[in-house]
Amino acid sequence: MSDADLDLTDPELASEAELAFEGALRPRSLEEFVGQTRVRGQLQLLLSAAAMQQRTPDHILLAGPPGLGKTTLAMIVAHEGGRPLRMSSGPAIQHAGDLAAILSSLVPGEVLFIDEIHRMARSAEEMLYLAMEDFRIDIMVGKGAGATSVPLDLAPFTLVGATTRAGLLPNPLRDRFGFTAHLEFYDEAELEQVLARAATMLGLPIGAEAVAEIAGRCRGTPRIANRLLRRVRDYALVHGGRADVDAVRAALELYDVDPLGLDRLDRAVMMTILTRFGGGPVGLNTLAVSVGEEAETIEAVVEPFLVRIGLITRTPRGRVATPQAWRHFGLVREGEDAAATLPIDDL
Ligand SMILES: Nc1ncnc2c1ncn2[C@@H]1O[C@H](COP(=O)(O)OP(=O)(O)OP(=O)(O)O)[C@@H](O)[C@H]1O
Repeated sequence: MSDADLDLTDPELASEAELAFEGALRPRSLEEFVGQTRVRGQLQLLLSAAAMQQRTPDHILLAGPPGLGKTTLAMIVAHEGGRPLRMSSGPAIQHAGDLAAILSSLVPGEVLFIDEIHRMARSAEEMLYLAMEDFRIDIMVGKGAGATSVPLDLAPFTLVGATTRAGLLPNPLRDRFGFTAHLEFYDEAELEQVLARAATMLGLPIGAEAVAEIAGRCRGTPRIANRLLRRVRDYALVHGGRADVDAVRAALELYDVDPLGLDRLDRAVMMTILTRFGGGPVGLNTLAVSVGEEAETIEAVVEPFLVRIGLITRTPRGRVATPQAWRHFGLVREGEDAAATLPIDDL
């Protein structure tokens, strides 16, 4: 995918240029990793204890929405312990044999990162149980009545699994991780640190005010922060100006990212709830059909952010716009007094 196809506020999409850019900006140690203080402390303890006892660290599950730093943390786990890292992903492991090939070639102490681990084939998942617990797998040789299972010892390794859907992991797999880290969205002060660090690495002079203006629009997600920063850098470059607040506003307006970080799809969803359904409640499928988008995209990407910033609530009867949503879009609910919906400052 090229940069031109990229939806700026979709935390999942990443173009090739972006992947290279992300690689250059990735923190290499827990110390450089911004935010997630609790998880960082927990990981530090786990890694230090393993180093003191000269053993491989326990298996680690990283759970949380896309773009919050799961891959980065897996790399840090390997780097901090001076261990090699093997990277794979759930969708690439569609047969037990795919996993057996990876596991049997691991070197002692290696960190195996499996992204989107919830999408691995069931047969591979079962193989992983034994591998995680006893560093051993059983390989089936032959077919039918003559098939036999041959045990194979593995080198001790640390599995780092990442998932955006921890709830989809079967309990036996979840229970085999020694530690589960739940990554949270970043607050604006943390995003400002991510942005300031990235700007320094890019050699982009940018003031604190401009950084704060971007931080407010990146949906609590470092991947989006870095992406918006690139567009601001382009804008300043092309217009021969500085990356100041005006440049940030102009660049992000050009890309349809509003002051709350809402993009075109978020706004289409909100306007549909507010104007076509009188603020709701409206069911997910009706909403998806009305905006011409997949229900899964609405549920996984659009809705969590709208709920988090308080623009909609989910009720058993459907999605409902909050008073804050009516205010943000400058609309008045039918039958309501216009003055009652104005922000307090405007009264
Ligand atoms: N805590 C952080 N401090 C600084 N930069 C960060 C941090 N977390 C993430 N980033 C930046 O955001 C980018 C995306 O992070 P990463 O690829 O680790 O996310 P992810 O959670 O693995 O996403 P996905 O699940 O989509 O693969 C990284 O390149 C990195 O530059």
